[in-house]
Amino acid sequence: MSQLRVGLCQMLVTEDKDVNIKKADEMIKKAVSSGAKLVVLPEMFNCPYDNSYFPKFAENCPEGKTIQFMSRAAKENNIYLIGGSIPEKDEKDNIYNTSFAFDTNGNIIGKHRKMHLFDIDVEGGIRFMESDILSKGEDITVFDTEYGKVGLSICYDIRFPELMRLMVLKGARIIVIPAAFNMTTGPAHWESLFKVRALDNQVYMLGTAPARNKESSYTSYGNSIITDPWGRVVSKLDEKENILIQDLDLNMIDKIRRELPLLQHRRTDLYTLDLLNED
Ligand SMILES: O=C(O)CCC(=O)C(=O)O
Repeated sequence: MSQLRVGLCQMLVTEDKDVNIKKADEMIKKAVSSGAKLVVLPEMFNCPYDNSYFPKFAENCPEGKTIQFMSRAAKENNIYLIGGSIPEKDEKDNIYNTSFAFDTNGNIIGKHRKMHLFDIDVEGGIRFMESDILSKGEDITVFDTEYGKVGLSICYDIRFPELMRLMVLKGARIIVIPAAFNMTTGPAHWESLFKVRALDNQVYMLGTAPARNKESSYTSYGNSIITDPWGRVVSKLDEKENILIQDLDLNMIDKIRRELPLLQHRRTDLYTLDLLNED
């Protein structure tokens, strides 16, 4: 299939999980009524992006309320759903920042635990220490859809070009990044990162952020974005709650890779990028 309509739901996240799930449900339905076949929610869409909330909001897989909701929403709406991310708890009570992906039958087809934790301290700007509460994911996530392979990572993961390239070497043609940049690094780096990762790897990059909520402890930059395999910004929102609907021309990926064969021109006789610990 050469065309894919996507819907990125830039939703306002509140302190109430049920309200957040209801909002996600409404926005998914709106995206579907606009024809979206792949719908993406933002990072931590069921929970404020704040360490103090993660333990209380965390869910076990697959029985967690938000996970069950996402599975149902994918099936009822007959869509691929990339469920942003939520705090996920394992059997030992480790908490992860996890993105679940569902097929049109509501089955989990991808599960990415954020691999690079957001531990930064910028003078005069943002300080955040995810590792105070969260554990790191260990796996690269690429899954099949009827539109081709999709790679999935979360927010700070986009800053690691090796991870993006490894997903592409595993076949990803679209990379989805649920994210929540902030008012320090958002204006500085958000758009550039999406452009350069798209043009380096000749993929579509989809970034979905929460809407900006000035009342929350962490202020999301918003600006959900789609960049194309030529490195152009195809479409972008501002900071307000909204849905970004966009048709992706999947033939463009092959055309650009044919015309400018970057991936083929890698000097793998001189250097390689190895995936350690592959199953
Ligand atoms: O990389 C950044 O600047 C923002 C990352 C972030 O907010 C996150 O990983 O949640």
